[in-house]
Amino acid sequence: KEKVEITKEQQALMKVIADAYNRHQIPQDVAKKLLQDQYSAEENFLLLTEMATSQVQVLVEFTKNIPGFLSLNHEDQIALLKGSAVEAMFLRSAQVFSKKMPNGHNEVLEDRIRRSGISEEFMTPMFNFYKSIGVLHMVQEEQALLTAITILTPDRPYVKDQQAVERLQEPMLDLLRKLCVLQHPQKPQYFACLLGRLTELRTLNYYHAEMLTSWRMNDHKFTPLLCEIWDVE
Ligand SMILES: O=C(NC1CCCCC1)[C@H](C1CCCCC1)n1c(-c2ccc(-c3ccccc3)s2)nc2ccccc21
Repeated sequence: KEKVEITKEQQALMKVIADAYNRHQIPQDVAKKLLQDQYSAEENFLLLTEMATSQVQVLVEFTKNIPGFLSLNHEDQIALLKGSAVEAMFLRSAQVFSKKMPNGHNEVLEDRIRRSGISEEFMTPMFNFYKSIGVLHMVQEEQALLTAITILTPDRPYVKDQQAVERLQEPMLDLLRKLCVLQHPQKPQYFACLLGRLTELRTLNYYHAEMLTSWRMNDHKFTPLLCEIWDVE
């Protein structure tokens, strides 16, 4: 049986990433707002654009704390953020969705999202992903590392120095693998399962522009930042 040990520098890396992730939490108020009232498709779309805009700003701050990220080529830094922002949004949404809430609130939240204005065809892949994240019961450190690993995906479009990104992603993957073995000793496949979620996340990325333009309303307005990130307008 392999004796898994987290080294001193891996402990330091974990602390930096986890602190950055906790410091840059999105207020969980989107779930509270959705539980308060059933909004119209227009109001929900506005809520999404507000939440998404602040989430991108939070993501940039988190990313700046990833050791080595700011030493990457500047265009590559932008390419990594642009390439991962939507996935980070769905990952964060999945975490918000999976939070255990008082009786019946999780069902109400699901119903509010189902009736938010998103077209029917995207519900199944989206909720399948949310449920597959939920059953993993990830701890904060795993969520933080998984977000950092998603951002540091070397094969995003327009990334020039992929090796430099791989060199930053590898220590995160190694640390996450050890963490999974230590946190979930009874689930030897847990690490592989987490990485499988990243593949599922990419398929949601594929749908995101159409999810937005097919939102059941006319005249979809986006902030300039979201036009950059969402490949819309
Ligand atoms: O506000 C939200 N998510 C915040 C984003 C930033 C980080 C915190 C969460 C939206 C709301 C959905 C209902 C209507 C209002 C907006 N949301 C979604 C999304 C469904 C589709 C989404 C999307 C993203 C990009 C492109 C195309 C589509 S996000 N899943 C949720 C699961 C649980 C709680 C909220 C959730």
